[in-house]
Amino acid sequence: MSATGLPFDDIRALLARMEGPDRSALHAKRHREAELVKPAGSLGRIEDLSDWLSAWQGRAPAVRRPVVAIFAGTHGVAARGVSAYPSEVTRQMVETFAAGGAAINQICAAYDLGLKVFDLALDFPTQDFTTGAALDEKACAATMAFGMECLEGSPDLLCLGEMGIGNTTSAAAVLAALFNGAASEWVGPGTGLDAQGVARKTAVVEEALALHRAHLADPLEVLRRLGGREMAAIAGAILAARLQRVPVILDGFATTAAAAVLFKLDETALDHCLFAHVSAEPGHRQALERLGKVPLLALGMRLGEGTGAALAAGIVKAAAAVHSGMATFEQTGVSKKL
Ligand SMILES: Cc1cc2ncn([C@H]3O[C@H](COP(=O)(O)O)[C@@H](O)[C@H]3O)c2cc1C
Ligand SMILES: O=C(O)c1cccnc1
Repeated sequence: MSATGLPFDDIRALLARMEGPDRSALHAKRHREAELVKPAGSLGRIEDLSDWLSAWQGRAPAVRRPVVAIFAGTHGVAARGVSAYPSEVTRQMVETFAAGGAAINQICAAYDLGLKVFDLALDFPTQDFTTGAALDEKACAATMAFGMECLEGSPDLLCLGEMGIGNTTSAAAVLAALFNGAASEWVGPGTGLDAQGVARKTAVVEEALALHRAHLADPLEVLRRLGGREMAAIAGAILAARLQRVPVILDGFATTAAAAVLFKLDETALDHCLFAHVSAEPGHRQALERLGKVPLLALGMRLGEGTGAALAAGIVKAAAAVHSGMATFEQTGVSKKL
């Protein structure tokens, strides 16, 4: 953060520095693609994935240091009974990630992905956003800056996920604020609320939207008032990855809500991001539609932890390997198209 100006101004200054895809790298990649020993276009979306890697990495596509970063935060609003699980599960799952016992550990092991877990002041829940802003501006901007640190070690593919009991409530509130919808359009069962629980959760989001109504025109205000630390960190990580030309794979509902904040600031801000999957949380499909993004997978998952992103990373790794490792018609002597 600079000594002058508001912290959010520093975030806006970074957004202004974003660049587009590398068209010459993409051109060279497509030239080689056309020579590979397969019918043109026959790998469908796998070819789009290697295009995407190449355009954002600025070179021939390669995934040598893929990393899954999970950001974990605790939410004051969890005390309002908006999750099927208690808030302490957040810390317990962070410990489980460290011990290797979570679903994400197994997916990372299966696809040889690095895993980094960042716990964000878990002993200090954000303020319940039905009583005030979840975070103050300084804390929100500082957490965004912290999120940028997940790029240490120079990963060449970054998967982003989250852990935070209560964060589907926070994500629903953020999405409703960004896209001007009613709370009920964005609230779903999360970890498994029954109909009564969903009704309670909807009322909580309505309360929050009413309280903060006058301040929701600025997406960064939406993030700090209704979001959480993991969402702020994810937004920061997406932005830093863009500036460092690292392609990003985004996971489920809360990750998408964090990304949507950047999209609302600049509609090109997510051009380097792949949306891994559409989750079973009903608002997720709608959020993807609003962002104009087509998810890679639809597996009926609703876990979080970066699991959808890590599964997509396995496919993305294969896409890079296919492009770099395949032989050409020339090399194999296989006859070309008539
Ligand atoms: C054991 C367990 C492991 C998880 N891993 C991710 N989440 C997921 O559930 C939470 C969001 O749902 P809600 O808003 O309903 O609390 C987040 O922590 C998300 O990552 C989990 C939830 C549980 C219970
Ligand atoms: O869509 C998700 O990522 C999700 C849904 C429910 C609970 N946790 C995560």
